[in-house]
Amino acid sequence: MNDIIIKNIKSLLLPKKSDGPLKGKEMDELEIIDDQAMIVIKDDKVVYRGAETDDYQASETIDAAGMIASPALVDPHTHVVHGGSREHEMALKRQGVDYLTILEQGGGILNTVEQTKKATHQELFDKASKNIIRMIQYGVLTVESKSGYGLDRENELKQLEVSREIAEKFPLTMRHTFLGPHAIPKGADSEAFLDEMIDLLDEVKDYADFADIFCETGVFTIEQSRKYMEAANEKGMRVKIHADEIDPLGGLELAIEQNAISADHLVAASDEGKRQLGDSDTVAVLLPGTTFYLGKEEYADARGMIANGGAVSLATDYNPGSCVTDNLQMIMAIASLKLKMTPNEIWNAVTVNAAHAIDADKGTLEVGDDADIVLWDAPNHEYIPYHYGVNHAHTVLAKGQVVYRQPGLLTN
Ligand SMILES: N=CN[C@@H](CCC(=O)O)C(=O)O
Ligand SMILES: [Zn+2]
Repeated sequence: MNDIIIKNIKSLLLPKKSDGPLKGKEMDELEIIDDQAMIVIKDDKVVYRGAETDDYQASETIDAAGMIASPALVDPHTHVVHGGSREHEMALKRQGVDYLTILEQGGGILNTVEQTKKATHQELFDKASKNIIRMIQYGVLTVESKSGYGLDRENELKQLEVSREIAEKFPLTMRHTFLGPHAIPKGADSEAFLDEMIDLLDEVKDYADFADIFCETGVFTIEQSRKYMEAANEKGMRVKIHADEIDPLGGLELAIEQNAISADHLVAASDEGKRQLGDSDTVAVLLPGTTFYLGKEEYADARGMIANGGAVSLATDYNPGSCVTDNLQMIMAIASLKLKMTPNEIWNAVTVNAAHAIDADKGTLEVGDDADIVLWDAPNHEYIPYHYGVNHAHTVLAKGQVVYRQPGLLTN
């Protein structure tokens, strides 16, 4: 006897499981079982998925009523744990004051650092919980969460501890990233501060899966980023990098040189970096919601990266300053409109490739996989990036348990 059968699925999306991320042309391949598909779940795992058959019995049956089904989504880049908000910067940005100028003047990330330092563990947990609940409702069951608004031992660890508590209390899988070198604290010497963050790596290794750095003009240089990544690699931590977001510094090439699990942003990545991406297993995590929110014209060159045989993923980058959305479905729409990615590429980018970007065995629905499944109230998989700005997730199952079902209208 099995636990659950989900039957009457109109289209079942099956991203390909493989040892590494899907690269280049492979990103446009997506197996879809059309008409009368079903999924059988036992003990949290998928035991069958494919055409409907009478071979299985279960204590509970869910009628998908012609909805589409996919693995739950994976958001591989967020700053979900932080204090406060920065809506006052929105008007400044519209007046033409740019992101790095606000940071240079002590605002931006440094403003959130002040608010995060003031917040208690409980306040940070309560605030992040609201976003996490929304992410789950929107079909996301694996989330990466970065520190980086503490910039000192106590407050970086506080953020990572909150992130770990979220993983315990909510039905989702988390990956935790130490982003100590996210900005230079007011009045600090950047080299001395970087050394302090490097010294912290031994301790944060027990709290974090990855070490990340913001490599950008006025923040950390390529040389400083290399020093940090080399130190993290030596200590056995996989590295990530916020690279080439605004200025073309060669962050993508550095990520590949340091065998980074992902290089994130990449709006200004060089042609040479994009060429090298195709020969590497580093995943390009693109964050088009950030380009959209910062009001920039130039988006990351997803087409060029895929044409060079690279692996591309997508994330919200949810944070209080440069991308204030926790809706990954919205990012799927922006990826279609601005990155010109195909629907198949987009689905692979928010499932299997996103999982590879954070070393999570998620984003596929093979026999033996965790039964993290979303039923989408949509006629086909192309519909979700097309009808943008709303939630299409109807039912979300985390390890075989229904954790969300879209409510109807309340009427008498
Ligand atoms: N660019 C650096 N860090 C974040 C933004 C942080 C903030 O503005 O608070 C990002 O990924 O976009
Ligand atoms: Zn970020």
